[in-house]
Formats: sequence, structure tokens, C-alpha cells
Amino acid sequence: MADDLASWLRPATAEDWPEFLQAMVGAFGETPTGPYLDTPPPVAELDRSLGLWDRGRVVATSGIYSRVLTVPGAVVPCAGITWVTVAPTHRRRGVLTAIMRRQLTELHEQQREPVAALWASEYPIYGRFGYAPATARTELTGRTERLRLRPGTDLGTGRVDVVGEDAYRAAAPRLHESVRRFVPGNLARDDRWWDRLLRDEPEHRNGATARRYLLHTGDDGAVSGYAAYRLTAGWTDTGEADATLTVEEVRAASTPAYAALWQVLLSIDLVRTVRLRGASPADAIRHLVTDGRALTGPIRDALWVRLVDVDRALAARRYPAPIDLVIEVRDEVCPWNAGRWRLAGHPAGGYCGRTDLDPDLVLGIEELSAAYLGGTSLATLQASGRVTEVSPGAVTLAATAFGWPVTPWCPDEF
Ligand SMILES: CC(=O)SCCNC(=O)CCNC(=O)[C@H](O)C(C)(C)COP(=O)(O)OP(=O)(O)OC[C@H]1O[C@@H](n2cnc3c(N)ncnc32)[C@H](O)[C@@H]1OP(=O)(O)O
Repeated sequence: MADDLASWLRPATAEDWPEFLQAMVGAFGETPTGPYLDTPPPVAELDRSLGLWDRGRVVATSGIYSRVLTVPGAVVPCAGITWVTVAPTHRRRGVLTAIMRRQLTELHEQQREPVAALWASEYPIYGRFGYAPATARTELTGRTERLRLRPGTDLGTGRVDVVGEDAYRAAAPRLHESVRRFVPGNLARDDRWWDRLLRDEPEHRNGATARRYLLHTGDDGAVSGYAAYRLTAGWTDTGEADATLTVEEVRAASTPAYAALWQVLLSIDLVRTVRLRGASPADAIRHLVTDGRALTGPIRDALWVRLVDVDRALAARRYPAPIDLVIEVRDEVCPWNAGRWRLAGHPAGGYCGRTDLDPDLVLGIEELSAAYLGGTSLATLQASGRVTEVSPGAVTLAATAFGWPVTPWCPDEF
């Protein structure tokens, strides 16, 4: 194989798909199943994939989904990096490095997405390429006997109905479209992504029921909330009911609608354990219940973010407090980002451009990417020795301006 790995990478074609899929899924220790063994699924963008072939066999895979990411105060196009694998026979030869560099270089040269994002299978893989965890998630779990909504919780005057998949599919996307714009880390879902999300193959249910759906409707007749969940029946040795409710998603346009949906979810008979999967650690349900310790779970990294073009990315978001600083960025993978930038931001927008002025802050692209969605404080990163303050007070100012009132959260794994 040639030394110049990058030049051997090429997009997969539709004819390549079956072998490409086998190689990709196989590297994750799984066997492909489902309807897309021979033809790519609708969400696939093969022209944005990169593969490596050695003597006719697929030995590396990668892909990019064209997504739209909510950032503080705005939405930006985002390259969703996915399908990243290298065959065990070809590991530790720099294939991943070649893929990462080529993806980022092409995104920059084509002036496509200013931001890339991914879900990391293992923590140590992507930091060296400038990616950093920018959202967190947890699986909130609790026992129903301890889960009561706070007395006086406003449940509004709307209604909650159990509906079938068709009614849910007709109503949920519009509601999601209106709420996802306010939560940094949320991704837009077009029909292809909704179809993928709502697939419900029996072999993936692990003993649970098919997915069930709730819709909340306001007095005006408009759908103002939705929930998707499953039940897993269970009984104790002494014959007591011990079912588990697994909540996959609850979204609502108002707090009363959100509380009303949870009121119904927490009232399902025979359930003793409730799980909210992929939850934001800051989910409002934790503050809606009387016992703040009743619904807890371990927190882990979720969506990772990487600024492809520092200037375009920083100018795209908004800043809750005014900021006018010079930041010096270190970025060995994307040299076009390295150097000094003047960032001027305020609640209505931002500007970022080259400057020769002395820096107020010095930081790496990983740290800037971690802070981008407002979920990781630059002050915390400074405390970890990862941000250098040159001008006294610059970290406090930047940490405040890079924050955001809504905790970033991404429920969409890809
Ligand atoms: C967004 C997604 O798709 S996440 C999914 C990622 N894929 C998987 O988890 C599938 C299984 N794993 C794999 O296919 C491969 O091991 C990969 C893709 C993670 C790594 O591929 P490789 O071609 O071996 O990586 P490459 O040789 O370019 O390594 C780059 C550097 O990262 C390091 N590295 C690679 N993988 C890991 C890891 N899992 N943990 C720690 N370090 C790692 C390498 O040691 C190397 O560092 P070095 O240059 O200092 O030696």
C-alpha cells in the first residue's frame, strides 16, 4: 500500500455498499441486519463517504451526514461524522488520521459545514483531531413510588391521548421542529431521520413492547407535546408487579404540556421502575418531581464537536454577554485555524476575524470546541490547565460569554 494513504481513499458507490456495510458493521463487533443490506438507507450520503480498499477488500470506512445543529442562539450546517472503522489488519498505520485530515480539509476547502460533530465509540480516539465532548447525557432512572410531581404543578388545560404511530408521525415532527431550535446540540430531523428513528424491529426490543406514543393537545387543538415509550413486563418472586417503563423521548412546547405528559407516564399501572434514556442531565423532569434524588443516573459524554473553521463557527453563534477579546488558537490538524482571532460577540450575533493584536486567551481547538455549545466552561478548562489567561479577567469574561441558559443536549445518536 502506498505511503500516501489519503490519495487511496475514495467514496463508496452503491455497488460497493453491501461489502462496505459488512466491513463497517463488522468492525463494531456486530452483524448487519435490517432492510438496508443491499442498498444504502435513505439517510446515507455515499458521495460524502470515504473508504479504503486493499486488494479489492474494504479495509476502512467513514461517512458524513449533512445535518443541521442548534448552537447558542442559531442553527448551523454540521458535518455529522459517522461509520468510522479501520480493519484490524490495517490498524495503527495512520488510516484513521488520513480520513480525519481529508474530511476536515475538504470541509474547509469547500466552505461547507463550519462545524463537525460525532458520537465517539471510545473517548481517546478523537481528541487528537480537535473533537471534544460538547454535550452530556444520562439515563435517568427511578422507582415510581418516589416519583411524584410537585404539589401545585401546572398541568394546563390541554389533554393527553394515547395514539398510534401514524398519528404520532403526523404530529411529532412539526413540534420537534419548533422546539429543537432552542436547545444547543439538537439536530434537525427531516423525514428520512424520522423514518429511521421510528423503525421498531422486534429483534431490537429486548423483551419490551412495541413503541407506544402519547400526544398532548392544547385547547386550541394544536399538538403541543409528544412522548414515546415502551413497557417491559416484570413480576417479583412474591408476585408483585415490577414492570419497567422506558421513555425514549418527551418534548413539549410548554411546561404544562411537559408536566401533563409526565403525569400520564408516571401513572402507568404495574410500573415500578422508570427510565428516561439519552436524557439531558438538566432535564426539567428532575425539578418537577418532589424528590430530587429519585431520578438520577451516571453522566457521560454525548455529542462531540469540532470547529472546522473557527471564524465561521464563532460568528455563527450568539453570546449572552458582550465579549471583545483576542484568542490565540492552536490547531495542528487544521492549520488555517491556528493563530490570533478577534472575537466580538453579543446577544444578537458575533464577528470573528484575523488580527495581529496580542492575545487575551490562548487555547487549543479541542478546548474551543468543547466550549462552543455553552456546556463546558472555559473557566473549568482553565482550572484543568487547558486554557491560558494572558489578560487578567479574560477567562471570566469568555466563560460567561460562551455560556448559554439552555444546557446543550443531543438526543440523536448517528
Ligand atoms: C464517529 C464514529 O464512527 S465512532 C466509531 C469509531 N470506530 C470504532 O470504534 C470501530 C473499531 N475501531 C476501529 O475501527 C479503529 O480502531 C479506529 C478507527 C478507532 C482507529 O483506526 P486506526 O487506523 O488504527 O487509527 P490511526 O492509525 O490513524 O491512529 C491514530 C492515532 O490514534 C491512536 N488510536 C487509535 N485508536 C485508538 C483508541 N481506540 N484508543 C486510543 N488511541 C487510539 C493511535 O494509536 C494513533 O496514535 P499514534 O499516532 O500516537 O500511534
